[in-house]
Amino acid sequence: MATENKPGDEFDTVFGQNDSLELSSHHDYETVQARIFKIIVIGDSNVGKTCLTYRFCGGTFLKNPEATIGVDFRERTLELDGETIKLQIWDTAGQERFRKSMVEHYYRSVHAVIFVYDVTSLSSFESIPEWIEECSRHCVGPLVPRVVVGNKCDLRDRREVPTTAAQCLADSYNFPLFETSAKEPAEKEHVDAIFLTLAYRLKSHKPLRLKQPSESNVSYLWNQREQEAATCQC
Ligand SMILES: Nc1nc2c(ncn2[C@@H]2O[C@H](COP(=O)(O)OP(=O)(O)OP(=O)(O)O)[C@@H](O)[C@H]2O)c(=O)[nH]1
Ligand SMILES: [Mg+2]
Repeated sequence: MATENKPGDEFDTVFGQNDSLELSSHHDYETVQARIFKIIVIGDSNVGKTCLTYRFCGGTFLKNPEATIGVDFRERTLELDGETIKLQIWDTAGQERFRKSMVEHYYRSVHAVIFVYDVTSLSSFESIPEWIEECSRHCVGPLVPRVVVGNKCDLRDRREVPTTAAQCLADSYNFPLFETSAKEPAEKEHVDAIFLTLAYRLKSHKPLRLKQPSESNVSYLWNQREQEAATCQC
């Protein structure tokens, strides 16, 4: 079952269609000073978006995932150079019928975007420019970091997308390229590196605080207006 929360909601629990992992306790949320960054994962159906996000947030390979309906939310808290940040991962639906009512929500106030294709599916790779175009149409500004990820590299005999072609595409947009596997345990750190690359970039953005620290609840959020100014070129 997909869980649909409103954009901007804050999550302490990881929600997924096949999972209910708790990665940080509510107590942590109230006491830890954390900036929250929204990262959306976009791409054709079946490329492995759910498995990649589950690998990053849950640490394992999700067996038998169902097609995502709307969006599944996952979250992971990181300590980077002594600062706690939360990555709020929006695992989006690749199937048009499961995403069309949600598209506006995907892109609203997004901080970073991951475009995923399947290295064993040429058509999923050929869709990447369309996903990039959709992202631009939704006013995601040039300063919002983006990466391209080729998933399912463990299926070596079935590869249809050469690294050179993928690198060429990524270079043409000036986006970093990662090739990895959500399934291969040895690739776990490589999957982490994708999200960490974005996390370090986002961390250096220094968003403003919305709330001043108080005795019981200290949370740092993006200043909504500043965020919209940074992302919306319309
Ligand atoms: N061999 C291999 N299979 C994978 C990998 N990642 C995902 N899969 C499989 O690919 C299929 C689709 O995975 P999902 O993660 O559900 O794909 P998705 O992009 O979320 O699909 P939608 O939710 O429909 O958009 C499943 O059968 C997964 O087991 C991988 O790295 N290697
Ligand atoms: Mg999915």
